[in-house]
Amino acid sequence: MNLQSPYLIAEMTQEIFTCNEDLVLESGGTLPGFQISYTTQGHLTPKKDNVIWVLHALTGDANAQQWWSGLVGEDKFFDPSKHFIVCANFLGSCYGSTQPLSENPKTGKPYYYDFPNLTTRDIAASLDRLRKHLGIEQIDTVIGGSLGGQVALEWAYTLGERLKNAIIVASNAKASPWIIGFNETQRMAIETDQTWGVRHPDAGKKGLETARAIGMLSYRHPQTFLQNQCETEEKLDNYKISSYLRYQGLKLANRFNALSYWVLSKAMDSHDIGRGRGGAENALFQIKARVLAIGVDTDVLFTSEESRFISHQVPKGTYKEIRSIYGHDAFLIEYEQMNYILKSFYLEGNG
Ligand SMILES: CC(=O)SCCNC(=O)CCNC(=O)[C@H](O)C(C)(C)COP(=O)(O)OP(=O)(O)OC[C@H]1O[C@@H](n2cnc3c(N)ncnc32)[C@H](O)[C@@H]1OP(=O)(O)O
Ligand SMILES: N[C@@H](CCO)C(=O)O
Repeated sequence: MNLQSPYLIAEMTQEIFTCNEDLVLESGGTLPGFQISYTTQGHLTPKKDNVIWVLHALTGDANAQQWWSGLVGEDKFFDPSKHFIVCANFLGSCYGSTQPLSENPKTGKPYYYDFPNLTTRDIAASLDRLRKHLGIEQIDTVIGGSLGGQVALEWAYTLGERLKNAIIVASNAKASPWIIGFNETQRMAIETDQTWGVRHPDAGKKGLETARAIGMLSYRHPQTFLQNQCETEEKLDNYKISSYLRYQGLKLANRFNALSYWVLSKAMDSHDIGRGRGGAENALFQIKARVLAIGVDTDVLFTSEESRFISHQVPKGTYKEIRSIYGHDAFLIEYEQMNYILKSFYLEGNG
């Protein structure tokens, strides 16, 4: 096979992995089999040493080349002509993997509100089933931001020697009360929607709009909006920021569902690398991979101190910081800095 063929380089495969074995969840519940939608790009080298596994954030999907276009794709840092790039839609999310709108095999009807609570550890366990299905023994790098960073950190713990590098961006070792609080207010917004509780795919849709508007404030920073939502005229109503937040709410509600949002925000809250492992310090100390923790100086949700903590507690840790006016979401925006940081991390590793 000609690995250099431009046709093959551009190719991206999207598939569904069906796991017929039960997934026993941390909550004590069980998923009786599940599906994961995933993409692969590029080819495994004969030594199978070029696997890059990209993990998405709260509302992302398996198409990393789309939502991380500055990092993933032809001639990008993670390049299918060199790497075998895998990205899977998380369990619970609504982009092709098993989620609350999927059929519950026990009833033959959608789960809706009977979908079990998931933790970041459960999501990592489901990804590991996919890894085994793909015959991947070694992963060069797992990389993820926000919720994706939480799941990547969990997975780094269980992968042990199978993983060389973990890149944890704008994330943490344990969900802070601040994050849980933001997620709770968003779930409260969903609960105020009178359709919430109804067994319908659009249940909670209006509430989801409000939830996303609240979320957007936590994903950005006051500086962001001073730059792009300031009024140029004197006025007493109809401010730019108001229409921006309403627009963002509607935009998300048109591409996501409130039940998945609920489940994934709960998974984010559950995150604690140290649970049942003697605490976060102890668990982080067991991680075998080199860890690059990247913080954002203006991140008010996952603070840069939380990223620094990860890098200090793991045996092989590095901390780098993105400087940005965009707050938490800078990891989806500041490609020039991300590329520079990644380049220096891999150069140091090979030095
Ligand atoms: C199938 C899928 O879509 S997969 C999922 C893709 N998304 C993900 O992976 C999640 C991660 N991505 C994100 O969270 C976001 O896309 C980000 C952070 C990367 C960028 O967010 P964006 O909404 O694109 O950028 P930004 O905050 O600048 O807002 C721009 C939008 O707001 C609109 N806007 C800006 N100001 C205003 C205003 N005052 N009033 C109304 N609308 C406004 C713009 O017209 C633009 O609209 P558009 O998205 O229709 O082009
Ligand atoms: N902007 C991110 C949420 C915060 O990581 C997303 O929509 O996935």
